[in-house]
Amino acid sequence: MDGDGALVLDVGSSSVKCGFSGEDAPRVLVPSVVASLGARDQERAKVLRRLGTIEGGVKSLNLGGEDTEVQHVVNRGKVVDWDNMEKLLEGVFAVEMDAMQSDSLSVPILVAESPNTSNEDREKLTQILFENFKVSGVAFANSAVLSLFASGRTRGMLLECGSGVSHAVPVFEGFSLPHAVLKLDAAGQDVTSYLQKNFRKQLSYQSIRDIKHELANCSPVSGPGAITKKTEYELPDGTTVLVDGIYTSACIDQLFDPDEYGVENLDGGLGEIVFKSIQSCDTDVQADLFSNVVLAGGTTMTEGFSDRLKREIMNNGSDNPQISGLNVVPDARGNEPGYNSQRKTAAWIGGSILASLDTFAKISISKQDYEDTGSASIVHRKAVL
Ligand SMILES: Nc1ncnc2c1ncn2[C@@H]1O[C@H](COP(=O)(O)OP(=O)(O)OP(=O)(O)O)[C@@H](O)[C@H]1O
Repeated sequence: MDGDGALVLDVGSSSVKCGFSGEDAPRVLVPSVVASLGARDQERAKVLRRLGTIEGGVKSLNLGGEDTEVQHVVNRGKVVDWDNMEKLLEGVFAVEMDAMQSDSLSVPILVAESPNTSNEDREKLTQILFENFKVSGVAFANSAVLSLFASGRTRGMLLECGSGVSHAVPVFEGFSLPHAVLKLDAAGQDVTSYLQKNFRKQLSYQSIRDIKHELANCSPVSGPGAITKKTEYELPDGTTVLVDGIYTSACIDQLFDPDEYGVENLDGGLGEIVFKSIQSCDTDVQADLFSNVVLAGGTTMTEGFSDRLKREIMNNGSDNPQISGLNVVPDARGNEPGYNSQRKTAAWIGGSILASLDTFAKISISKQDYEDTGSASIVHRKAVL
C-alpha cells in the first residue's frame, strides 16, 4: 500500500468488513463477535488466530466451537460492549498491519456508521481509534450514503436490510435527509430465528442460516401460505431434512408484514418505511427517490426481494402520482439476473471509493486536530455524510 491510502471499516450486527481504500472488496470479513475459548477449543485457537480460510481474496473466520462462548459486539446496529469492540478491532487491525508490514496503523480511517448513530457513540469510537490504535485521521460516513455511492449515485432512496436492523434512508446530493430516515428493528437475524423456532429437528444456527440463504424466498403476495412445497436439503454431515416452503417464505414475509407476525414496529414493514420516508421528503425530490430505490445489506439478497418490495411500495403509495416512476435497483449492476454479490459489502465498497477522493480529507479530522482540542467532540465539526 502506498502512503496515501486509508482504511475503511464497517462494523455491522453480524460481520465486520475492513480493508484499504481503492480496493474492490474488504480484505477482512469476519463475524462481529468476540469468543472466550473453552478448554476443548483451545487447540482451535491456533487456527483461529491465523484467521481461518481465505475465500476469493477475503479472509473469513469461522467461530463457534462446542464450548466457545460467543458474544456479539453490535446489536441492532448499536455497539453493546465497548471493551469487546476494542478486542474485536485489535484482531481485525492485526490483519491489516500484517498486510502493511507495520506494527502500527498510522493511516487515516473512514468508518461506515449505521444511520441514527448517536454523537456519544461516534465520540467513543473516535477516542478508541486515536488513543488505542494510533490512526492518523478519522472520518465518519452514513452507511446508506456509502451504499448509494457504490451504485454510482448521489441521489436515491437506500433500503438497508442486513442482520440486525433495516433502514430507509433518502439521500440527496450525497447527504442523507435525517428527518425522513425510518427504521424497522428487524432484519436477517430475525429471519433466521423464525426458521429456527419452526424447525422440528434441532439444527445448529449455522445450518439454519445456510438453509435460509439457499431456500428462503419472498412470496409474491403477503402471507406465509403461498408456497407449500417441501424441499429436501442436505446437511454438511450428509443427512437430509425436509424444509417446509411455508416457513421459508414466512420467515422473510415478517419483514414486509410485521403486524401479522407480532414483530414490533413503529412505521410498518419494509415497503411502508420506504414509502413513508419518500413521502416525508420535499415533493421536488420525490420523483428522483422513487426512481432510484437501491438495495443494500445481505438480507436483500433473498430470492424475490426486489419484486416483493416494489409491489409493497406500490400498494402503499397508489395515491402518489410520482410513484409511476418507481424503480427498485438491486445493486450497481442493476437488474442483471443472478448477480447480487455486492449487496452485503455495498457500504464498504462506497467507503473504499469515498476514501480515495479528495473529499475524504475535507471530512476527516487529523490526529493533530484531536490532540489540539483534547476532546473527541471535534469529530462533529466535520461533515458526517
Ligand atoms: N444469500 C442470502 N440470502 C439471504 N440472506 C442472506 C444472504 N447472504 C447473507 N444473508 C444475510 O444477511 C445478513 C448479513 O448482512 P450484512 O452483512 O449486510 O449485515 P450487517 O452489516 O452485519 O448487519 P446490520 O447492517 O444489520 O448491522 C445475515 O442475516 C445473513 O444471513
